[in-house]
Amino acid sequence: MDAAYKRVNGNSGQDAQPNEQDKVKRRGSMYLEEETSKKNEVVSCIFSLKEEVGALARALRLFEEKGINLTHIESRPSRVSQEQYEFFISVDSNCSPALDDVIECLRTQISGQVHELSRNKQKDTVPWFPNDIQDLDRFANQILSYGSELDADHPGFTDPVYRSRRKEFADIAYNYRHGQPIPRVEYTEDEKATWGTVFKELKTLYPTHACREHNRVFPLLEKYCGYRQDNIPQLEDVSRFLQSCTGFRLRPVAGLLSSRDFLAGLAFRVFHSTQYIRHGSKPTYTPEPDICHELLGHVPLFADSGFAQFSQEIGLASLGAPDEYIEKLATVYWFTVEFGLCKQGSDTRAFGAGLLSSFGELQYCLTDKPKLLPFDPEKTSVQKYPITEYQPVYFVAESFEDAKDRVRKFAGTIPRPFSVRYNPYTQSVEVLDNTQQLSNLANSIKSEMGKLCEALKKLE
Ligand SMILES: C[C@H](O)[C@H](O)[C@H]1CNc2nc(N)[nH]c(=O)c2N1
Ligand SMILES: N[C@@H](Cc1ccccc1)C(=O)O
Ligand SMILES: [Fe+2]
Repeated sequence: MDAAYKRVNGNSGQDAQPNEQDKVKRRGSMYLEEETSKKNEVVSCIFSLKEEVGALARALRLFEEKGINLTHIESRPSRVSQEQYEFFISVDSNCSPALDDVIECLRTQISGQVHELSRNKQKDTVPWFPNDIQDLDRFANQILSYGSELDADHPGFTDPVYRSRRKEFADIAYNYRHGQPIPRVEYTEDEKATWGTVFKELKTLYPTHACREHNRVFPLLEKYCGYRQDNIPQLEDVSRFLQSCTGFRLRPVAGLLSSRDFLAGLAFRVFHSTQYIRHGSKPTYTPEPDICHELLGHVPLFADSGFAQFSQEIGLASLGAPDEYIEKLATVYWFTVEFGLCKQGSDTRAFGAGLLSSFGELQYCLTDKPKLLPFDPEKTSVQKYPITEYQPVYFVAESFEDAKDRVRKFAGTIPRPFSVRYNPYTQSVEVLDNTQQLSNLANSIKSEMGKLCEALKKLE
């Protein structure tokens, strides 16, 4: 997948919303991954400078003048002299030739001393992943697009009132931290009218187009979460409902997350949800997720235990996976959680949220126009897809159970030097790479089996 993003870490989480230079203009379509330069070597060097005002600034200017991008810098008191400081720097591997010039200047212009220069093969390091549910807060300022930045094809692109409203939602999400209640929003009459149109139209289609799991949960949402034509439900109320059903919870998100970050949330049964609504000019379809999509598409399925388990399996499989497997898992996610179809009796029904939230595409997906293929992660994971139009291809799962088994098998092919397990008591991910963790797992399986045998005996 070609490069489309470079991730920018916004301000530290506690600051207000990101300022202009922190934001990254999206280029290309929504879900392409950030550019991951495949460095095959790490170039680093240690040098020391006399401890005096401006010494480091002068040294850094030398790197800047040679166009060298520093990827890492650390400092420590010199081991050989009290009046000196040592600096450890790493540079982009493609800057390596210019580094020799800088080293020469360090010595001649600012009497620096270079102690070490190394160019070594980068070991296959495991990409960072969150260990416990609070770690997800790190994603809040690592978004690939910030709320009010809309693509030219977005229906709200030329509507300044809509764009500033989008920024209000983005600011709420940007400052949200795990454990806080999700701030309630006073929706405008226009927003409620847009919701009402989408809600009313989709409700007429669900009995014939939505999977049985969606149709089972929907009345509960109407009863307990304020799902009404004249009311946009609050994320906090819906999140509490989901937690009582399957342990899934929502957290507001300010914009597009990288696939890696978004999938990581699913490992903790956390769904990053938008809170804004689509532009009123086009209720039938929007090129990006919005609260209609989240609440009408995703939420009913996350309340189903089989689907919740399936979604978490995809998330767990993504933790620490190499980039190329993140892309495959994101594609599996796309053709199931977002745009999946499944066989139900003699029918084919929609379970993908992108279908269940678009009354345009929900009708289209069950006509004879699109191509339908059986869901098989090996094939599905490499299927190309458009982002901002109806899908030309859909995959049909035999059932959620079958889909889950296939994804678990596919996850087993991901080259990761460890397995992971989610501990719901600590809301953390355990890396199963030592005997202690494995014996903990064996003990918990033993106690669960004990309960199962005891329950079966009572049923005899
Ligand atoms: C995992 C896959 O890439 C998927 O399309 C993700 C990408 N990032 C996202 N980011 C946000 N905020 N919302 C989403 O629905 C998604 N979808
Ligand atoms: N097209 C969906 C929203 C969506 C866009 C992109 C990805 C997923 C969902 C709708 O109109 O409701
Ligand atoms: Fe979605």
